Amino acid sequence: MANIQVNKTAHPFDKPRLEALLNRRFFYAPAYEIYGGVAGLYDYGPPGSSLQANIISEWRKHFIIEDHMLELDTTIMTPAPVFETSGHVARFADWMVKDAKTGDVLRADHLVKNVIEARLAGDQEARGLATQPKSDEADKKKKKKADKAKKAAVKLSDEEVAEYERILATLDNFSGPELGELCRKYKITNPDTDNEVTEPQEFNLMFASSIGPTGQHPGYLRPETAQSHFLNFSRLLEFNNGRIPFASAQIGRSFRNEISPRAGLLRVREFTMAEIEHFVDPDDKRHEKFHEVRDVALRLLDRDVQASGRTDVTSMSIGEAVDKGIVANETLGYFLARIYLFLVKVGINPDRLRFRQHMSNEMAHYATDCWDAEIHNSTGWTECVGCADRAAYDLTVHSKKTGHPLVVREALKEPIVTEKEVAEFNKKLFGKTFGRDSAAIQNAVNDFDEAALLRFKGELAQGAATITTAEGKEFKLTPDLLTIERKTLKQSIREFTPNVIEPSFGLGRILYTLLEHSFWSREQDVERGVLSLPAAVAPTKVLIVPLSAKEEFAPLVREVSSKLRKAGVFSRVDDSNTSIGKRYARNDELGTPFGVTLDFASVANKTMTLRERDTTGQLIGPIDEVIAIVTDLVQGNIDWAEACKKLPAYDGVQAID
Ligand SMILES: Nc1ncnc2c1ncn2[C@@H]1O[C@H](COP(=O)(O)OP(=O)(O)OP(=O)(O)O)[C@@H](O)[C@H]1O
Repeated sequence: MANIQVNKTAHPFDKPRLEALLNRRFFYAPAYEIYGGVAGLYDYGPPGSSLQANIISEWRKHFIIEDHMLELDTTIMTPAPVFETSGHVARFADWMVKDAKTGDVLRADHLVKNVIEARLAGDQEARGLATQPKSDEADKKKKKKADKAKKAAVKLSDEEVAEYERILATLDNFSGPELGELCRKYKITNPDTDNEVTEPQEFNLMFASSIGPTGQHPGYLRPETAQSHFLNFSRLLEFNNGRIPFASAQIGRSFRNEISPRAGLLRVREFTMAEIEHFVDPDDKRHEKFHEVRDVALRLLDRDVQASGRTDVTSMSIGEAVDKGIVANETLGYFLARIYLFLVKVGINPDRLRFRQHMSNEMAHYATDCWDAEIHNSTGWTECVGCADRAAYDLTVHSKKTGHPLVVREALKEPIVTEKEVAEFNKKLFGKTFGRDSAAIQNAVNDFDEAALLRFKGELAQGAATITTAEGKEFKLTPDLLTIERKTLKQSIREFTPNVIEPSFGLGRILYTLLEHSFWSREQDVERGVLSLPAAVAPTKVLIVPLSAKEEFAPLVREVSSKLRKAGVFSRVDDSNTSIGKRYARNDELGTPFGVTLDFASVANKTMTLRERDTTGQLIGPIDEVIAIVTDLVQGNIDWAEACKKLPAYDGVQAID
């Protein structure tokens, strides 16, 4: 029997069991654990590191290679003026409140969300509508939570329920003072102590540091990789032969001093980001490859739906969303579709993926439109990728601050010929007459629009005209100082600041939600979990399992191992002294998609069996043929159903037990 029907939903998702697996198999663990650990810092162990590296490798192929992006690797430590200019020093902050008695710090929006969600759960309980968790050992935690909810069960009025739901749907849109108002109005206290909380205060999330021994050069650990793309814009543009659109990309560490990180990998203080900055003409945000993704259907939650207090998604093709103006332009749409395709490729369940548009207050200070790819998991919907149109904000502010032009100069196909009034100054006389004020006066004349300049020309023709500089000083000008004449001008270069579309990925959030989406237990073996990771990202692709550790197997194991290595397939040998079934089960926990078994028949006939993780189906064939097929499987050239047509089934039930 090659295929066994797989029922991945036989057991409800069991978070404690997944967490135990991830900890036991060292996917990741709290950093500095034997010193007591630090909230929001995690170390990845061998399978976690490989999984992340494989996700990154897929990301590089899917984005950088596919769209010829220019890759960067820039420094983390950043001089303070960069973030002063970008606005992060003033505005990269969250609102926090303190417990009025204990001083415990809580993030204001999270506090409101948790308390309101608990009240709505209590209401469900009081109305007898709450789902009852099963009472077996693994559900203990859930049961405890449900018992707590039962105790706190208070029936709300229909108006209260509607109001609470409206607040939850629009929570990201509340300012700090408005969150404080909510706490007072709805008597929201610290759930751990029942104490009142203080008024929300802003807390800047950047880690401050100083560069060099004098302490005179303040710096910050970057909270995003983006700024270095902007600062290197001129070099990137030159590298790209002066042409846009193009995109730069960078994978690297970022740091945020989160107020109270309590959600595992979902909210940490140090994390790996993958960011793309796509530079585009502000007057033409079409994308030359948009037609390739036009039909990709996305689940969209736009800002109008949220503003009406709802959270229902609309499924629509990205082509339609752009045509209807729901998504602002083709380039933004192209990236939303590409983000979707990437997430699904690495194993995210598309039914638990939606794109939510930011409400106007929620948007970062630099953004003009923003959509988040949110992935559903045991904590609710979590933003895993932000995709923002940052317009020309960053390039403009850095250019203004440094005096370095961050612009594109484009030769016009057809020169633009215009006629206009132009002022020409007698510079020598100007200097003699006005000294240090000369430049300010000339600037004031140059700032005139066409109509004002014509009026000024008229006054001058009368003998003299008065001008006021930006500083408010008045000066009298006479025709010997300047002439104003109508001239024909030919403009053959267009100079402009590009706009930036930025997809920004948090790899830890993707990795964790992927683990949740991949985890399940077999009907017949609840204790052991399976991680159904796609072969492309699984830490190990093929497990080599010799029937016994006997010497006679060694040459064959070496041969298979070396052939797989040559085919570019990462394998591991498990020759431990335990049953083959157990060895497979252990590797199902690590998400290893395929296994090959070498038994006595292999030694005699040069055959081996091939096992697939999810179905546990087994095939048999000559070693070289199996290697070719497993290589195709790992590379995604064929799927298991196709493999089953190429090799005979192997009734391995007795052999593997
Ligand atoms: N503290 C964090 N821990 C893990 N990943 C994070 C964290 N903050 C941001 N990210 C990741 O970086 C991506 C881009 O960052 P962005 O600034 O858009 O996040 P954000 O809107 O500040 O997130 P949040 O509102 O959840 O704090 C996010 O989509 C997320 O995947």
